[in-house]
Amino acid sequence: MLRLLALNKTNGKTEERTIIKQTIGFLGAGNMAEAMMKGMITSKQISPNQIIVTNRQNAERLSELEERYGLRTAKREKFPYKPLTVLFLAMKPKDAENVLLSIRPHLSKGTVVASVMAGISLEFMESRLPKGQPVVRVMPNTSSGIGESATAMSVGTSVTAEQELEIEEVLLTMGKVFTIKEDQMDLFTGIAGSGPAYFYYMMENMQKVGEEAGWDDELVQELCAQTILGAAQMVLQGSDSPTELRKKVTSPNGTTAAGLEALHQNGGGKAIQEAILGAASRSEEIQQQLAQLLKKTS
Ligand SMILES: NC(=O)C1=CN([C@@H]2O[C@H](COP(=O)(O)OP(=O)(O)OC[C@H]3O[C@@H](n4cnc5c(N)ncnc54)[C@H](OP(=O)(O)O)[C@@H]3O)[C@@H](O)[C@H]2O)C=CC1
Ligand SMILES: O=C(O)[C@@H]1CCC=N1
Repeated sequence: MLRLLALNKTNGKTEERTIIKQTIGFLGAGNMAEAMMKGMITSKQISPNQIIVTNRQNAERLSELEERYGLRTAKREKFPYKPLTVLFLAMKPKDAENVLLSIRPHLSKGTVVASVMAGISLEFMESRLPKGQPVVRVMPNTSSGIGESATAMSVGTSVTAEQELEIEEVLLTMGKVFTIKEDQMDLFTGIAGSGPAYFYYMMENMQKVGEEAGWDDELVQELCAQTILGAAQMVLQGSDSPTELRKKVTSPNGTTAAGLEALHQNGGGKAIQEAILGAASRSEEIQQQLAQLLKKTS
């Protein structure tokens, strides 16, 4: 295991801290890559100089990330693949095939290729990389940046038990990790990968009501965020289900009952379900398009 256990003295107490020794590469320097790198560095378990990132062309973006986090960057053509323990692919799914084919000659067998791209299957990755290359499919969300992601991982056939643990260890620096079967990945994406956007959309709409009533936007924003945070913590920290918790808020003939009735009348529940299913089905669609390509080229 490329891992050290360090003893740290804090306030007279001795605590055990894991220091991750992996070398981590990122192809893609967009929103998701930044959130992941920020989460890793902020966790203090991975130091900025263990991370190296490149993108397709945007040099300004690389300088910005270098300055913001102290991590390493490289030009795409000078990117050092060989020493990496894990290489995250964080570009759009449409760029997957080109990127996989372009990195193929540079990889060493010791590097786990971990894609965060929605809808890109393990089978597709394995088909475009050298035989036996370890591949992992990961679905984080942007809350990785504050160590609060709900991240899924599914491993390919060539990943060893030790590599699986190492990847999990890296992902744990960004939040919770759920090892799932690959056929659960589309729905996971619909719930947790895309999920933060639904809550932001809800907050935007809560803010609209506040705005129309002439309330200070920042105040409403804080109220909404604290309310969502409190509700989430009630679920995570307690033993009541969301249904039980909802009932405890709802007095007969009270304000919540009126609010929930309006939600129900306006298709609120159905809309939430459809949002998740819509995202999941888009993930499945991307995967199927590539499966067609696989059939044609095999
Ligand atoms: N955003 C999110 O919440 C989540 C996103 N994902 C997945 O993460 C991936 C990235 O999304 P996101 O960060 O939002 O996208 P962005 O558009 O913000 O970033 C895409 C990045 O990919 C780079 N890129 C494109 N082609 C190449 C290439 N050939 N070699 C190296 N880098 C390349 C771009 O570089 P340049 O700017 O130079 O062109 C850019 O840095 C997607 O596949 C998405 O499915 C997964 C979970 C959540
Ligand atoms: O919108 C997308 O396709 C990506 C995948 C999950 C979240 N964002």
